[in-house]
This record gives sequence, structure tokens and C-alpha cells, in this order.
Amino acid sequence: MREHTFSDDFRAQFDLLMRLRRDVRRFRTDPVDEAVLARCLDAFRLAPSVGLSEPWRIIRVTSAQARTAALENFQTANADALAGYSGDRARQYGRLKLSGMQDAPVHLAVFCDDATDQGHGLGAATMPEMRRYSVVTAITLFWLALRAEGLGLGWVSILDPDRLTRDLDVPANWRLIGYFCLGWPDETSETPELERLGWETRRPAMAIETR
Ligand SMILES: Cc1cc2c(cc1C)N(C[C@H](O)[C@H](O)[C@H](O)COP(=O)(O)O)c1[nH]c(=O)[nH]c(=O)c1N2
Repeated sequence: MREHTFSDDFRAQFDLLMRLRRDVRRFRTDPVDEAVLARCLDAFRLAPSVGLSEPWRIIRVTSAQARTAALENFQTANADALAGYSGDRARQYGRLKLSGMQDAPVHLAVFCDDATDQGHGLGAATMPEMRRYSVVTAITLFWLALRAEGLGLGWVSILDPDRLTRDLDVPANWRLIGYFCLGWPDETSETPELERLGWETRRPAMAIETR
């Protein structure tokens, strides 16, 4: 096996990549080059997965009908979420933009195949949710790969997953992990939008307890 080391310069760049990764809700409508998208999607093949089960299943949502169904799903779930807040929080929530579905050129629905035989159940017998966590690890790599190309990703979870699963006509054993908007971001920042808009702040330091 080839020994590989990374330079200080690479480490600094990687740190910057992580700092500049944002959840993007504001996209330019310019198309994304298919070769660049394919290169970024390769991140899924590099991701860790429980038992090497590779349980991610990706649907590219292109038809007007499927996109409209997803958008309406979001709008309903978002209105329901807004109704769960009151006072200043409700006013603040109402002002947030929580998906870029109307502008993003690429839409992906990512699922976990809960019934896959791949991996022969290794690591998931007592904790089957590990398959879903595996999909999340892959999405994180994909997110960074996109950012390295200057592209942005927005995770949309304000959705009724069963309704989306039905609308996209996917197998019953597939569980929705997230709906993703992808494209060229309108802005870049080292600060999450929810922090900039005063919804929540990041903790100053990570507290690790010992036992
Ligand atoms: C599992 C999961 C699900 C969602 C999110 C993230 C993750 C990890 N986020 C994005 C989230 O708000 C964002 O990551 C944090 O606010 C931190 O900002 P940065 O990602 O650092 O820019 C998100 N954002 C949004 O506007 N609508 C959404 O439905 C969701 N859903």
C-alpha cells in the first residue's frame, strides 16, 4: 500500500473548505456541468458505510411534476412548522428561507435502503439505524466535494417523508434521508445563515466530558 502524507498547505485548505461549507438556500439558476456533478457524486463511493453496505439510493428529481410535488410538500410542512411557533419566534421563522427548491438547478432525493443485503448485516444487527447514519456520512463527503468545486448544497428536511416517498414512487424499504438542492450559491460566508439571522448561535467551544 502506498504511504500518503498531506502538506501543511493542504491541511490549511481543508480547514478552509470545512469553514466555508454552508447550507445553501439561495442559488443562481445557472446550470451545473454534468462532469462536475458526476465527479462530486463519486464521493458516495468513497464514503464509509456499516458492513460496507453502501445503502444510499439517489433519485435525481428532474420532471416538473415531481419537482412541484416536492415543493408543495415542503410548503405544507413549512406552514405546519410555522404554526408550531408563536410570538417573536413565529415572526422570525416566517422570515427564514428554508429551501432553495425554486431556484436550484439540481434536485436530489437521497434514501437509505433499509433492506439491503449488501454487507450481510455486519454492524447493523443491534443498531439497524447505522445504515441511515452511513448515508449521512456519504452526504457529508458529497457536501465537501461540491464546495471544493464552488457548488452549494442545501438540505431540506421540512417535508412529509411518506408523501415524498409515494410521489417519487420508490420501493417501500427506502427511507428518506434528505431532499437536496444543489447549484451555484448566491453568496459565501464563514457564518451559518441561521446564525447571521439571529435564529441560533454556534457554541464557542466543544465540551467533551470524561468518564
Ligand atoms: C440533517 C439536516 C437537516 C437540515 C439541515 C441540516 C442537516 C444536517 N439544514 C441546514 C442547517 O440549518 C444548517 O446546517 C445549520 O444551520 C448550520 O449551518 P451551515 O450548514 O453550517 O451553513 C436545513 N436547513 C434548511 O434551511 N432547511 C432544512 O430543512 C434543513 N434541514
